[in-house]
Amino acid sequence: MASTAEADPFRDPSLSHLNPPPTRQEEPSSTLAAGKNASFTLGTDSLIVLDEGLLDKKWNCCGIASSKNKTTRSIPFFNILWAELVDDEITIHYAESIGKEKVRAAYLNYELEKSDTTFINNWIERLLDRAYGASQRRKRIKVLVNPFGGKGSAQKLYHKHISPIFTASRCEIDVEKTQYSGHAVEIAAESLDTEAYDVIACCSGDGVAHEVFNGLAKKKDAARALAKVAVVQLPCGSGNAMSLNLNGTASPSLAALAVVKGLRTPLDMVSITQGDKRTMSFLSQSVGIVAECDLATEHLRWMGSARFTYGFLVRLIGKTIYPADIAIKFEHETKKDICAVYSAEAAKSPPTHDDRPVPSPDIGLPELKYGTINDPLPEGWLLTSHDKLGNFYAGNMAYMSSDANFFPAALPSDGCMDLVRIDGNVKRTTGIKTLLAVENHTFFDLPHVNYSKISAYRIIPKNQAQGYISIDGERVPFEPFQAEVHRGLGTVLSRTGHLYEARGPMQRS
Ligand SMILES: Nc1ncnc2c1ncn2[C@@H]1O[C@H](COP(=O)(O)OP(=O)(O)OP(=O)(O)O)[C@@H](O)[C@H]1O
Repeated sequence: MASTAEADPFRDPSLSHLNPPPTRQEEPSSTLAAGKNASFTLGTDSLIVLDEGLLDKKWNCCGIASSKNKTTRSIPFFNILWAELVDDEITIHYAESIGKEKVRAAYLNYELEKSDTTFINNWIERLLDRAYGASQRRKRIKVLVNPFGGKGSAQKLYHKHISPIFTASRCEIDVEKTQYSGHAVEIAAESLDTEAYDVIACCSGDGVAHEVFNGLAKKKDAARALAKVAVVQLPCGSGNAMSLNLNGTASPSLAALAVVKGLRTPLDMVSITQGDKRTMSFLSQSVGIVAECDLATEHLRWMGSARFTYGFLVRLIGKTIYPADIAIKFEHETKKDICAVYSAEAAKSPPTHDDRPVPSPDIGLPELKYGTINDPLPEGWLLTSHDKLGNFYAGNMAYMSSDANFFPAALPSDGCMDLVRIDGNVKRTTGIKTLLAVENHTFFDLPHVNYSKISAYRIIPKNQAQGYISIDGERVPFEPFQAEVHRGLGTVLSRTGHLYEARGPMQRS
């Protein structure tokens, strides 16, 4: 029998002690022929469709404006929703881009020559593998539509822009309208079978998502429910921060596509205790100017998003202050440290799976490490007086609205809230620069913006008879409260599995 070295004249005999190189497995072809004139090829990032028939407009598909002089087009794998072979026909469903802000469900349908169905089915599997990667296919989605969300058009938006994308992706859908304020809490707490769904999709603003998290938190098996079912938002409200952060868009159809392709992502949840009540916050808490601009300008709704800016300017010019005593459990206090934490997470490759153990059914919400607002101040916490406080804003996500990346260093599950504190007596020009800096992504760097990562705090407003406190955009009583983070207690879907869709603190341009 001839040795390997003898068999291969180009092999270095001095390396004959090493194992022979593995024989290369023949890769199955990445091209699927569809008749004589058409083919589909699995490219690097997209599906390449070649069809000579396109030249004379024989493009057999739905909703595509075919070009007369192009024989190929590419569809990004991200936009591929589903593919299947039925009898001799292959149908590929995809999200067709219509401008920058919209996609719509479309499909290609080709008759294939009777050939190797095993090859065709394998090719379809490879296409779906590239299209979905680590994202679950055919998600089971409970859809909650708030008919009064935003301008009251959530139902229309759902049927026109969202449902067709879910259906084309072969998701299992169960739709329910919320009937009254607090209904989503009841649905999530009482009637929702968490074994039957992978996702709860809120066609609403951030308010219904807040209710769903709180409903899941009321379940006996809260820890399991919050870990098993991903809560997502399809932007149909006036405040759509959750979708901006996780889907990277405020467009309902693009958000639907992002949800179909979303990766399970653990989300820090924050327990708020106020009086005798414990509520969960997933987005933000504010005391001072932000809370007041959001909650006290309802009468200016006709101004649209300008009402917030207007409210802000009025209070800046008036140098309004909101004094409070605050105690904080710091995790990272310098901007340099905070940037390092963010960069370390951003450098990681996206997770391929959610590796949290699923909690057993007898586990409810985690115990409060630091007790409640009614307990003595936890040991080591120092209550400091903030007599000139202008803005106290704690965020668990980056974007608070489409042009406000307030917390650029926020991470979904670093076990921290990002906290911004700004004095209310800064010069008026500095105040206005601060407002502009939020839009210009230079806010984080401003020296008078005190930015830290913290895991718990207590705030006691003082010297004010009344005022505004906002938890996830909802008004709560103007009373002291305490907050503490539970790392990765909740679950959402995101594009990356570990980051928000916002520019981090290091990325200036
Ligand atoms: N059928 C209903 N009737 C009245 N209120 C409802 C109904 N369904 C839901 N809600 C309430 O509407 C509130 C706001 O909802 P959501 O966040 O979806 O919309 P939004 O337009 O962003 O809200 P906001 O009015 O706070 O700007 C929620 O807190 C929820 O309790």
